[in-house]
Amino acid sequence: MAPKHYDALLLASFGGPEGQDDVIPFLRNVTAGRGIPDERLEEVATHYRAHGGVSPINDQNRALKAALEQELSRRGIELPVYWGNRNWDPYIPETLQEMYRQGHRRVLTVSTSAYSGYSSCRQYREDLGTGLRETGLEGSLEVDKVRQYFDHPGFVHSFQEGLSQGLRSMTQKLGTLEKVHVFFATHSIPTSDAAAAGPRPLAQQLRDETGAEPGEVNGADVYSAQHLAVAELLMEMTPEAKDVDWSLVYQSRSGPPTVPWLEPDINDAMEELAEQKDLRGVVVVPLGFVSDHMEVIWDLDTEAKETARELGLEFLRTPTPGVHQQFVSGLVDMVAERLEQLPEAERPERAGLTDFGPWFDVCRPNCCVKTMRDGTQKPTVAAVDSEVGVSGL
Ligand SMILES: CC1=C(CCC(=O)O)c2cc3nc(cc4[nH]c(cc5[nH]c(cc1n2)c(C)c5CCC(=O)O)c(CCC(=O)O)c4C)C(CCC(=O)O)=C3C
Ligand SMILES: [Fe+2]
Repeated sequence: MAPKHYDALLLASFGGPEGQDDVIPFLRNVTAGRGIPDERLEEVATHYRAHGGVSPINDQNRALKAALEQELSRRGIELPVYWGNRNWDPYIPETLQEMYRQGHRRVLTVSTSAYSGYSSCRQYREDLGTGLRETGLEGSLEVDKVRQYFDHPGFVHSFQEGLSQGLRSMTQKLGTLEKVHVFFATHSIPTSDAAAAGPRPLAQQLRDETGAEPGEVNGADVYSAQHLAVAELLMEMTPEAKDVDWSLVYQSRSGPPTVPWLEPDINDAMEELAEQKDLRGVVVVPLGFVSDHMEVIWDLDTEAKETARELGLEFLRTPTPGVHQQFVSGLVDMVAERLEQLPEAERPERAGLTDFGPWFDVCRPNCCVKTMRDGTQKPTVAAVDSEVGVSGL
């Protein structure tokens, strides 16, 4: 997309509860109309309850917002940063209203989600589109979004550093990496979401290349293929990882058991490998996540770690990007490449390290689409066919 003059930045995230009383209302917000069984909600509530009802994600976003402000100011870019969430206070619609009240008319969004897919990308675009419509700001506030950044150098670099250090610590513990396996972990999603991820022609091209049947996933879909491409790149970039085995695994499955989600689950994969091979240790890279929120500290640091302990394996989880300097600076690069107000020399090259990248600034029709149960589609921003969020100015 051609650079534009933006006057504010919106950090868009998931949101999380801030106390015990928020837990159930938060979970209802997340799962509204999605057929998640009550037992699953009660189970997930215990993860939050065990942490005082507080998700770490909010403090992590406050820190990320501050880090973005600092990096923007270091580069002399005058762009105020606001924060809005999909599922908890501060909510996206209220933040949009606040931005408008303070005189902003052209907003660029950065989300805390790196890959393609309904939950990772389109749902953010829908919540921004719905937010504009609900608040009556449609046509008065322009909202665009920074591209998905799974293969941007800043994101990749922070994982690379963690993998390198993780493998070195594992070598110190075991004396060798011979019986060590690297798991790249990401959020599982319904296989139907995976099949719909990314632009239609690219999804089709991937199916053709892999010889997959329609609906076949696990590498034949854009969501898992993006993860596989980044994982492969990380293994190549990391000298310590030479000759170490690795695989992509999924976590945090939700929904009714009758609905298929991406597999294998990290715990099942660990059990299977421990049986097959004389495995001694696992290094887990939380490749699908941007910060150490509940899905990381519970599903990996609590549950997967316990599985490893039961199997007698050394367990090490490498860091998420968080506020790593190179990650933050990479996000600001992706903002700067969109800013018309910067002299051309200060607009970075559009970087992307895999064959998938650099990803699109503006999504193609039906990218990551999910049709609602009543057959309708929600309004979106940042797509070729978006009706809202586009210039009415
Ligand atoms: C792909 C993906 C990401 C990564 C991309 C991104 O970061 O956006 C992600 C992140 C997150 N998911 C989170 C929390 C939850 N996700 C849930 C449910 C679901 N996630 C899904 C997918 C994803 N989720 C899906 C397909 C569902 C089923 C319901 C639905 O179709 O919407 C539920 C409901 C209960 C349950 O079933 O687990 C909760 C509580 C938190 C906050 C953690 C904290 O509070 O620290 C974060 C960052
Ligand atoms: Fe989730």
